[in-house]
Amino acid sequence: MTSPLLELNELRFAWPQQPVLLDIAHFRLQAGERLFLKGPSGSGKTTLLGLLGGVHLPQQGEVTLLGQSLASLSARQRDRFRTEHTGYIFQMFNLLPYLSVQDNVLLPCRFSARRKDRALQRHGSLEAAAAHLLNGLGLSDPALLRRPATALSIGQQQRVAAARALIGNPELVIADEPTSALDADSREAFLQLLFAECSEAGSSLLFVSHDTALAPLFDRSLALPELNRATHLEAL
Ligand SMILES: Nc1ncnc2c1ncn2[C@@H]1O[C@H](COP(=O)(O)OP(=O)(O)OP(=O)(O)O)[C@@H](O)[C@H]1O
Repeated sequence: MTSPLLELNELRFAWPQQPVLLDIAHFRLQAGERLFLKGPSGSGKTTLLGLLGGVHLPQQGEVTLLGQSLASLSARQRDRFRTEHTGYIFQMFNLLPYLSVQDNVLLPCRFSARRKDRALQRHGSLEAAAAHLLNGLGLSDPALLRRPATALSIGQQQRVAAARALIGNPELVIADEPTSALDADSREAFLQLLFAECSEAGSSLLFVSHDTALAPLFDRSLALPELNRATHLEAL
């Protein structure tokens, strides 16, 4: 049996001076798998994503990505490991306003030699790698690449954020409510493009959303309250 890309075991996490928020016995994400994660507001979805990236550490249990226990790394090593292996699409995109579209997309390659090398190997130059992704995501106008990222529409910024997450083929792509600003048609189109890019790159996708209409498009769908023993205890 192949080992999972990502694994959580007996994980417990509480914010300071707060009750336990996450208490997850076991969770696995396989390589190439596309998982839809839902859960009510405040149930801890964003917190969980932070734990998967090693931004926060659990008080108990462990997160293992690519066989590496995140807790056994220093904070600096975790930051590096996250940039090397994980691409994030944030709810608010977090594009850098003073950088062009192209430079925003290429940002992970500045911090990760591995992602830079992978992008160069596949496309010959970083510019070609960025253009390939943006093209695939429907942003093909070359003039657009030089514009400041925030001079784009919300839907376009969303696609720039997706290209930035995908550049250099990270093994895991994490998306936190990335479609909340889009209408239903654009939402499904964005998702199909994201799927195609993840498949091409061989990346797993963990997609957080309230929009349950999207769930059937994924390999698997999970509700955080089902995963979380802390919620079951509260519900008793
Ligand atoms: N940095 C923080 N410090 C203290 N408490 C926090 C912090 N971040 C989140 N929380 C608390 O943790 C709980 C879960 O928040 P989280 O953002 O993970 O939920 P969520 O499921 O992503 O919510 P939403 O769907 O509204 O984005 C909330 O009660 C929140 O107040």
